[in-house]
Amino acid sequence: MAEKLTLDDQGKLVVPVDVALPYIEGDGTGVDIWPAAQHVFDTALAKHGQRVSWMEVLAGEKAYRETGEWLPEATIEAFREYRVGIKGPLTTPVGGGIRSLNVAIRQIMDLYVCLRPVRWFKGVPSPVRHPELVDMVIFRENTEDVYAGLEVAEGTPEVAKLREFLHDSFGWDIREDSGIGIKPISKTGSQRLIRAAINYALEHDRRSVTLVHKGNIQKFTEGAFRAWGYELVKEEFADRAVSWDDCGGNPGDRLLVKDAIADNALQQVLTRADEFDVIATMNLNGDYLSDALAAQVGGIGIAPGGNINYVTGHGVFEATHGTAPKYAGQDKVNPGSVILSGVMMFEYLGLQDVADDITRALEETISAKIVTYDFARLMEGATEVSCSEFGHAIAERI
Ligand SMILES: NC(=O)C1=CN([C@@H]2O[C@H](COP(=O)(O)OP(=O)(O)OC[C@H]3O[C@@H](n4cnc5c(N)ncnc54)[C@H](OP(=O)(O)O)[C@@H]3O)[C@@H](O)[C@H]2O)C=CC1
Ligand SMILES: O=C(O)CCC(=O)C(=O)O
Ligand SMILES: [Mg+2]
Repeated sequence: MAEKLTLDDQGKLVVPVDVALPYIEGDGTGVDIWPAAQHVFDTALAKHGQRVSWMEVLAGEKAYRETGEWLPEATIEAFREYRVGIKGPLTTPVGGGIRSLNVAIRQIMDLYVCLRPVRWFKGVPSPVRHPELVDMVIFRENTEDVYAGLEVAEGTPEVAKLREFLHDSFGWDIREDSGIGIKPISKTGSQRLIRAAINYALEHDRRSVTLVHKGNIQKFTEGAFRAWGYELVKEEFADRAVSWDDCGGNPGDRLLVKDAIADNALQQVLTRADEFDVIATMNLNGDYLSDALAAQVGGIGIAPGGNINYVTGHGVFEATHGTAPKYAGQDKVNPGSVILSGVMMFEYLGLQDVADDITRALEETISAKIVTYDFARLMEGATEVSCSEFGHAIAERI
């Protein structure tokens, strides 16, 4: 009989042998990648005497078809109650229609960290000469920034009202045919994200944390993010971490906290990859950076992530990529990102043996040159397999 996750006296997650976890299948290619990934998960779990009773919860197009709602309250309730779960990608229309359900889940549950580790797996084809130098962990703020969707559309009474207010109160003249978006960046949101990044770096023996921002231009939002980060280092981590300015780049046995302006950072992660380790940044920068870095190590087909609130313990794991609609239902795309998101989830639950076995089996499958279309088109001598066949090939090696 499946049981829920609980917390012990120290607030640590306790995982029963048969644990109930919610999942969202996802729109588009979700129908392909979820079953392939679940087969891999169940095989690894069984090997270690563990079981997950997967409970499907609805969101996106399937939810709308079956309930008339895009994100039913029952889905949020399930993620709250069962604490940890996993989701496939959900579609967000461009320019109109519903706002992002992915963002809504992060905001409603206050999953303030989007954790996206990016590293190269041996044998994966890459467009760069030294993909092995990429071993970065992105901590992307997940609840604020222009990503919060606080916008008013051009030509509406709302935008007229806001323009008038900005003119009267600040003397700002905004062109009449403008839409306007608001970019909130708070000290609270910035510091809890940067705190999580520093704690992670200390716990995992990483060399540095780089704050990536465009603070020269956006002084009171992205510039403030940087300032609050350095303030945090002094106030909470003085014995274990030090900023570049306070140590001239020589941190000794302390963790080095430095910063980089976003445009420069985007070129240096490519040209000087070994100088970046843990990265803490705001929502939109983190979004751009995670896809760009994924490309450096072989693409979005193998880019995992997790949305986490380290205070409440809640986590919803998901791939970095989206629904790739042109491939939906073709049993074609790479399920690697969801599989590795599952690996992150099992690590988060303390099921390290399960996580390690899946990673090893994935590496062995790629080394045998058994890959989906995305890798096959860049590899010589590859055997191209479907999404489900790739899942089976991994499961056979567990
Ligand atoms: N967290 C989430 O749920 C996210 C949702 N989205 C949503 O997804 C929808 C589509 O967005 P789009 O910008 O096209 O981005 P996608 O990430 O969905 O797809 C872009 C391209 O990435 C490649 N790709 C994506 N998934 C895989 C995979 N599993 N294996 C191999 N390659 C893959 C494909 O490249 P190629 O064409 O070269 O084969 C694809 O055309 C939008 O509605 C967007 O809002 C986007 C990102 C995250
Ligand atoms: O919510 C979406 O549709 C896109 C989100 C996204 O690109 C991301 O979180 O990386
Ligand atoms: Mg994205």
